Formats: sequence, C-alpha cells, structure tokens
Amino acid sequence: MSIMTAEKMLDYLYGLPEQFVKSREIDLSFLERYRRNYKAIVVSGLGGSAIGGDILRSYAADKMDIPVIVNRGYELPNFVNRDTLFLAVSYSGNTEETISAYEEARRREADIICVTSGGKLEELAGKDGYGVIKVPSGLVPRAAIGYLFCPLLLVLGELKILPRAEKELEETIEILSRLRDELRPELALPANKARYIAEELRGALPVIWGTTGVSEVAAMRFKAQINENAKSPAYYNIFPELNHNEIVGFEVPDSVLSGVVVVILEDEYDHPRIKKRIEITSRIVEDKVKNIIRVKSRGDSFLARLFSLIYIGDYASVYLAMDYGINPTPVAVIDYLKAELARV
Ligand SMILES: O=P(O)(O)OC[C@H]1O[C@H](O)[C@H](O)[C@@H](O)[C@@H]1O
Repeated sequence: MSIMTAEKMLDYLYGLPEQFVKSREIDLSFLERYRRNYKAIVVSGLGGSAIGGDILRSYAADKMDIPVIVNRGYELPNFVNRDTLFLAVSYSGNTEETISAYEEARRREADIICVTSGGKLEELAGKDGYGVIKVPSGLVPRAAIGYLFCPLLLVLGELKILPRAEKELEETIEILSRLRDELRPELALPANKARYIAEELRGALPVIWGTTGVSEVAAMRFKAQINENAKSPAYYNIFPELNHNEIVGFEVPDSVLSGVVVVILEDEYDHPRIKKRIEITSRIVEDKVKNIIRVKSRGDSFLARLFSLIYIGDYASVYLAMDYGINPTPVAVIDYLKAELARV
C-alpha cells in the first residue's frame, strides 16, 4: 500500500468535516424571493453531485410533507412546474445532463437554485437571474460531498421546509473528526476498519448491502466510490428488496460466488424485522461467498449515522485503490467518454 499515489484523495477525505464547518457560513440572504409554498423539491445532478440529493431525500422522508425527488438525467418528470423548487447541483457546472435539466426547469418556470463551483451552470444562472451557491473549486466532485450536500439542507432549513439541523451537523462534524483519526492510513490492521475492509475486498467482487433508510444511500455511495476510486466493479442493493430477488442468486456453482465479498451496512435504528432479515440472510449466504463484512454506523442523529458509514466506505475505497496500486483521483475512462460525446 503506497500512500504517495493516493495523497491527494486522502487529503480531500481528511478535510470532509471542515466542509461542513465552512458550509454553515454560506450567505443565504438571496433566499427572500424563494419563500413560497412549493409542492415538490427536485434535486438534479449526476454521480457525486446527485448523492447529496439522495441524502436529503432519505433525511427528509419523515420530516417533510412534500416529496424530494432526485433526477439523474437530461429530462424532467412531468410534474415539475412553477410550484417546484428545482435545485441543480453540479460541482464542475459543466455536466451536460444537469444543464439540460436546468434548461427544462427554466422552461417550466420552476424556481431554481444552483449549487456549483462555476462552469456553464453558474454562467446560465447568472444570466437568467437565479440564485447560485458557489462552492470552493479545486476538488473532484465525489470529494466535495459536504460542500454539495450542506447547501441543500441549509436552504430547506432557511425556507422552513425542513427543521433546522444545526445539532445534527454539529454531531456529524464531531463523529467524522473522530473517525478520520481511527481510519488514517498510518493506523494498521485490524484496528483500522477501512483498511480491513479494503484488504478483504482486494481481488474480490464487492457486493454492498444497505437497508431502506440510513444505509441505503451509504451503500449506493460505497459502490460508486469503489468504482471511481479503486477502478473496480461493485454492486449494491438494499434490504428488504434484496430478499425478494437477489437472495435467490446464490445457487450457482461455487466458482461464480467464491470471489464475492458481501459488505452489510447496518444501523442501530434499522427496523426490527430488517435486523432479523440481515441475520437470516447472512446465514444463507455465508458459506457460499468469500466473506461477509458487517459495518455499523456511529452516532445518534440520522446525519451523523449516515455520514459515518459514508466516511468508512470512502476511506475503504481509497485503500482498495492503494492496494491495487491505482491512483484514486483520475477517472480516465469518464474523461474519454465525455470527449467522445463532445465530438457528436
Ligand atoms: O459534479 P459534476 O461536475 O456535475 O459531475 C458529475 C459527475 O461527473 C463525472 O462523471 C465524474 O467523474 C463524477 O465523479 C461526477 O460525480
């Protein structure tokens, strides 16, 4: 494991708690004209910029009386109209799907706020007269998850669509600050949970399981971080859904399953029936796969618990990259894809 190749990404990871601290200083005075009764919130973005929307969606599920929808594409659902608050999130500001969705939201006369570090999105929003929350540049989108999520939470809090989450943010900062010491590269196995997970995932096919609620988004994030950082395939699913299909897929010959490592992301507040499902399912698959790793969330509040799982997964994905001798930061194949798309 060489720290050199991953230095940049490890620095970004280390700085995550400070992203929450800095985000609390965002000037939200522009929100005066957004004080309306919206019928829906739509967050539009891709990859590392969309996941903040998913966190908001799951966080808001038991707190809001209007829906939060996450849109990952060029087009918008039919319901989007002038009663919609449309949050366009793109770290670079240049993701074509998000720009297309933004333009569609403008045509539908939705109220729009952009979260970006610049690019075309900032330019368009400036020209069209919409609010822009500018986040610091110089990171990669997936490393800016604090900067990209916090504004969504703060905007909805300021507009009284969601209760303010100051205490939750405080606890999240505390838990992440503690975790980064426990997960730092210098801390060896087995005490370092992220290094342990990476070690187990090396040479394996990662299958990540979360649960509806807190760990669902963490599972989705971990899968994507393994893809982009470690350049490895990975798949995710959630309880109870996976008990109705994926669980049947463990009857194939050993040769197919012997390379699979299942990571289960658990939360103390998981529904009691979900806890039972996790136990039974683990028993069913444990002799068939290479290993099962169980990871528990930390903290009390929803945000702290969710971000604790995200943080462990983020570190594990970078350690997996290091174990493979891969630089976690560049994503050459995505750059290639974008260049090819730009030609047509
Ligand atoms: O946040 P954006 O700049 O809109 O980028 C959205 C996505 O674009 C690319 O595909 C990157 O490789 C992803 O990591 C990123 O999350």
